[in-house]
Amino acid sequence: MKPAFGELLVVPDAEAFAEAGARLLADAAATAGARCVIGLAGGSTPKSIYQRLASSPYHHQVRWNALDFVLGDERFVAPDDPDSNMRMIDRALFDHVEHDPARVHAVPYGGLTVEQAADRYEQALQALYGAKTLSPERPFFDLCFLGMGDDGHTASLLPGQQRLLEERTRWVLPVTEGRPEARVTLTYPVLDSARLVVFVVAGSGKRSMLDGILSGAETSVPAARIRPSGRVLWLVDRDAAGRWAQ
Ligand SMILES: O=C1O[C@H](COP(=O)(O)O)[C@@H](O)[C@H](O)[C@H]1O
Repeated sequence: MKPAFGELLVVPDAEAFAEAGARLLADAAATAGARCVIGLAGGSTPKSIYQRLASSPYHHQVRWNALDFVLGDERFVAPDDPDSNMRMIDRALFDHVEHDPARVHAVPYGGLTVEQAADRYEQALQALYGAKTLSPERPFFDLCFLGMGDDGHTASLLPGQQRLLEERTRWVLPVTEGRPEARVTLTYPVLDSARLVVFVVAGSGKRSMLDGILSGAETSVPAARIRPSGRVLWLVDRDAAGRWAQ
């Protein structure tokens, strides 16, 4: 079966999932030019990939200092809050590899409103890109990992939030409805500016939504609306894949 969009890679178990994700990052880093920007997903699914990257051979094989890392979304909570996406990524990966902290672009927090944090983060990403307008010939991301919630959200683009889903100018927006805590998310224009988007999807709880998106029956949820200038790859474990594992 062929997915409605993108390519599908189904892996048999958790170990193969982590290895495949780590390999994709290592390959993107090895083949990129002087500048390489990696988008990082939060939540729980990519944690095993980050942990794999922090171990042999990736922890010394990847030129961590030469890469820029951009968080796709963040819960607007203190950096040491268990819900912080950056905290999860630090503990799984950056606490264990030699990297340049200035190249890990996290959503600012202290002393800011969520609107100010989104503005500052957007300015930081535009400075990294070197322009305020994205050019189709020069994608922002070399590789962008995205998660998918069982409701079809991706990053913090939430179902039914038209203001977020229809944004075409801003790169970053505050999210003040739909979740108990405020959030900051990248928008479609910047998420779609990618050579490769890798959706990481695992577990039987995601099966029904994933099936809807891959079959083309589900077109309106946020994850189904990602259309990067480059490729989309669905990295999926057998539990999430269901009938797509055949
Ligand atoms: O809230 C979020 O959810 C999605 C999916 O998370 P998961 O725990 O189901 O993998 C995640 O991609 C996003 O970064 C996060 O803020």
